[in-house]
Amino acid sequence: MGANFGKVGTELNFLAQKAPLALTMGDPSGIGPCLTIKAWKHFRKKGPVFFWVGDVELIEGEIPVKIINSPYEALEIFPHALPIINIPCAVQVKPGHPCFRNAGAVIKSIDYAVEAVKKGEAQAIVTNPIAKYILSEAGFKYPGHTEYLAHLCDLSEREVMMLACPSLKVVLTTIHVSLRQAMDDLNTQHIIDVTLTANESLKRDFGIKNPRIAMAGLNPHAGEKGLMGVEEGFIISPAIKFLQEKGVNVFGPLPPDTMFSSIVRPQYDVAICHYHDQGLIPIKTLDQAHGVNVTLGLPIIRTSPDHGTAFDLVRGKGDCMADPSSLFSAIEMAAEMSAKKQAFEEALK
Ligand SMILES: NC(=O)C1=CN([C@@H]2O[C@H](COP(=O)(O)OP(=O)(O)OC[C@H]3O[C@@H](n4cnc5c(N)ncnc54)[C@H](O)[C@@H]3O)[C@@H](O)[C@H]2O)C=CC1
Ligand SMILES: NCC(=O)COP(=O)(O)O
Repeated sequence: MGANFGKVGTELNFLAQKAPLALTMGDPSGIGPCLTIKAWKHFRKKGPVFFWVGDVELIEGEIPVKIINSPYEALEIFPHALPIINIPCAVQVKPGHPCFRNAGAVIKSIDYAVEAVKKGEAQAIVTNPIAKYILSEAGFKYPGHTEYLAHLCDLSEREVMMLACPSLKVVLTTIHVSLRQAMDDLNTQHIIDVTLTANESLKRDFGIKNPRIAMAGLNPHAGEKGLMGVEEGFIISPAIKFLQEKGVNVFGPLPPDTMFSSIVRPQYDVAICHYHDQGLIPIKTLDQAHGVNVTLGLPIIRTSPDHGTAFDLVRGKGDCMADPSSLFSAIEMAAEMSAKKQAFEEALK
């Protein structure tokens, strides 16, 4: 901490944070810039420290900002101004009205954040929401951050999506594909791989010693012994058997309609779900405000709010009616995961 920070420096516990978090721009016309302003106001006095990778013009004039050249500068600047790695948009941003011509800046922001973490200049990435269809219009071929981050880490198809809120964690075996495609993609080996990734991450990044893992069924009543579907018997149960033999604390397949009830949820630490909405509907219904999207299976830590770009809530530059709680949770979770991962790795030495 710089000596000229005087009293502010003594109030903060930023010394424990060796590197800042990198917060991406997301869609510049969405709620990302406005939520970023709210996040800086919320965290500036207590941390964790982050810097924003985006167009300075979207924030300037709303709060103090400082363009930086290196993430390391963020630790000193953060209490006084939002540190920004400036990535200018190609065309004028119209709040609430996305434009595919700005896709280049959106992607560049993600690229910069990933590189910063790879180089050890940032601790973890927190992403603001992107509009998938806008990026697709610009020719971007990845359906979401999750798949793109795996590509940037040379680990395509090893990515795993987790959504977490205080009362539930879900992990998906299929992500951004149609329901029909998800059914075709479901296979025993993939369920095993995803469950092992979730098991490792819960131990390393969340500090859970022996994670209890609930495996969802796919069909009504988890197939009712083959009467309402056969995937439980042919695909899901063999994965559970294999994992149990490896010592993984997994059980199921559970009927998907009852496994998220308040009676069953306390019995497990994470639910493995087989398609996007099977896992995300319970999370967003239970606690959208504190839901966090986490990417597992990669060497970098990445979190994100669980909501999207919410163009309907943007009223003007830096101004939106959006609840920032999910972004706050994502920032806190990224910092906590980094600390737990570091402690886990040091214990192994
Ligand atoms: N991590 C990411 O980058 C994500 C991006 N998206 C993208 O967002 C775009 C819009 O998707 P939608 O399905 O409409 O989801 P959305 O989450 O943007 O909006 C759904 C509803 O929730 C409201 N809402 C969202 N965030 C809110 C907040 N913080 N406070 C209060 N209300 C909030 C919106 O006003 C809307 O009524 C899509 O293009 C999608 O690709 C969606 C989910 C995650
Ligand atoms: N519904 C969650 C979602 O679409 C988030 O995707 P990603 O951008 O985190 O891959």
